[in-house]
Amino acid sequence: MPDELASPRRTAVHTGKQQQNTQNNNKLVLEKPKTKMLLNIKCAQNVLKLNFGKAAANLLANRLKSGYLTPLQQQQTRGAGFNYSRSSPQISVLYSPAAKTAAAAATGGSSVLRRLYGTQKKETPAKKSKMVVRLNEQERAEKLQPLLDCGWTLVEGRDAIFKQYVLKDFNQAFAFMTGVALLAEKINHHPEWFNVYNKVDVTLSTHDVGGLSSQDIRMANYLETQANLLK
Ligand SMILES: C[C@H](O)[C@H](O)[C@H]1CNC2=NC(N)=NC(=O)C2=N1
Repeated sequence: MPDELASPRRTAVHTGKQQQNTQNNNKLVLEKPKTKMLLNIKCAQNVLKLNFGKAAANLLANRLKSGYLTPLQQQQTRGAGFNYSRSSPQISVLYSPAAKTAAAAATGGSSVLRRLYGTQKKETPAKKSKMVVRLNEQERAEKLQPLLDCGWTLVEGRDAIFKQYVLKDFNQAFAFMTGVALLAEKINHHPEWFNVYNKVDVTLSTHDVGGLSSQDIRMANYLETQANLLK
């Protein structure tokens, strides 16, 4: 949580707790008096999403991030209390009913922004999450063997693989883990790992299927890539 949001006044407003707002015909009616709060882009998008819908929020936040708004939109968003300078990655949002109305006008509903920027949002069909199953013999020969050839080992008594990465120092080890953590969250597949100073012990297995799956192969290959980048 950025420091500037730490103070109780802003924290309450920042978290946008439902008790401050009452749903009224799907409109968000703010009960709190005007309160100024600083949001980073991500928070601003969440706030905007809550008020103006995801597409408009993303488009407006992206435009604010890129610093490009049409003069009309600059005027509208300023009216909404959006003050954005490209130097600092924060938008100050005047959080009030008037601001909400003006900001809604600024987003004009995402169709206006889409028309302006020609980005017709195509509804992408929801990606079916691929069923994760254990690797078969052929996959083990084709995909697991290369990993075993570069230092991964099979874990005794488990259908899992292990490798110890030795990095330059703790910072590099932590950077390594941070990069992997981002992928883990993205693909919803998490390593079992242990870090002491510059060493990172990694064990991979897919708990949901009780053994190795394509997710582990993907994660292992990513770990190899990340480690090689840091060499
Ligand atoms: C509920 C959640 O999606 C599942 O628990 C995910 C999370 N991350 C995971 N990580 C790993 N390594 N194996 C899993 O089966 C797994 N499942």
